[in-house]
Amino acid sequence: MKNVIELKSVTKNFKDFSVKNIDLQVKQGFITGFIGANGAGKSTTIKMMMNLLKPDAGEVKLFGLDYKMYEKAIKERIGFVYDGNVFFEGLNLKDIKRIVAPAYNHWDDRLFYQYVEQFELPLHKAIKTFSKGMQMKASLAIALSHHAKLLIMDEPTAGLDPIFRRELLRILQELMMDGNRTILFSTHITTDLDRIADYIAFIQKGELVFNQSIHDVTESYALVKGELNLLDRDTERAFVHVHRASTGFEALTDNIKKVKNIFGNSVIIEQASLEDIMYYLKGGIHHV
Ligand SMILES: Nc1ncnc2c1ncn2[C@@H]1O[C@H](COP(=O)(O)OP(=O)(O)OP(=O)(O)O)[C@@H](O)[C@H]1O
Repeated sequence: MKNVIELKSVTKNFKDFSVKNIDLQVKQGFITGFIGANGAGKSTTIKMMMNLLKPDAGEVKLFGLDYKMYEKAIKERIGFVYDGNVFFEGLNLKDIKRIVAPAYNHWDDRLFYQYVEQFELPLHKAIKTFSKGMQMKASLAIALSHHAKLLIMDEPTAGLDPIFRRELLRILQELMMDGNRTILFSTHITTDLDRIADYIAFIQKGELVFNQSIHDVTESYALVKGELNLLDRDTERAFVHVHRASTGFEALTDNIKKVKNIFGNSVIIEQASLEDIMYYLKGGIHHV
């Protein structure tokens, strides 16, 4: 399986925050959800993928190419969509197209007008009068009109209402039908990804916690509920995090087999959602 994005030991240091030693491969032909809490380092990592920010250490390759030699060739194949991608606010979509199109060898006017129609976008109204959802669609239409093989989307659903979010997700799913497109999609709204993602990359405090198929993630983690008297220093080792309440405990495990061995039928084991996993791993992975 080919990797469209490859980060090797990528590090970026800011004064109060670092993205540390990220090794991340994004597989061709799939949707990868890039999740993490506010400030976890998603945008910083994406900016390095887009060459908008240079890593202090490590290697960034897209389509097997590095930016030093192949910036134009790489950018030709990427559609970048991010929250607040408002272009030039006073302009309308037709003007924007006129400015953006010449930058791409493979710009396709027919495709552009097809998306404008499909997304029901007005061509002659100033972008600043667009709703947030329309702006996102405009940004997507532009990104798709040069036959981008890779869509990198930074929080595309942020600020969209649930109906619009769902519509966007459906559009993304449809885009994947042709089989050789790849999408990297950052979000902290993990329920979006339950619907469409094939892989989940999870970043936490600047470090990559995992990058696994969504199937493996849901198989690896589980929520465990039981009575407080079941917990002691030994049994707690089966969990990555335990939350105690007066009514009992709820814990996240990454070792379901061990939990079954220790507790048998005395606990309830439930599937953990991505949100559960993000929430319980917020302090990082360390067994209690
Ligand atoms: N240019 C910069 N200079 C200094 N610090 C920065 C810079 N850019 C980002 N940071 C810091 O890096 C941290 C991570 O920010 P980043 O935008 O990558 O997070 P994020 O996961 O995308 O968060 P969110 O979901 O809130 O957008 C934050 O603490 C931010 O303040």
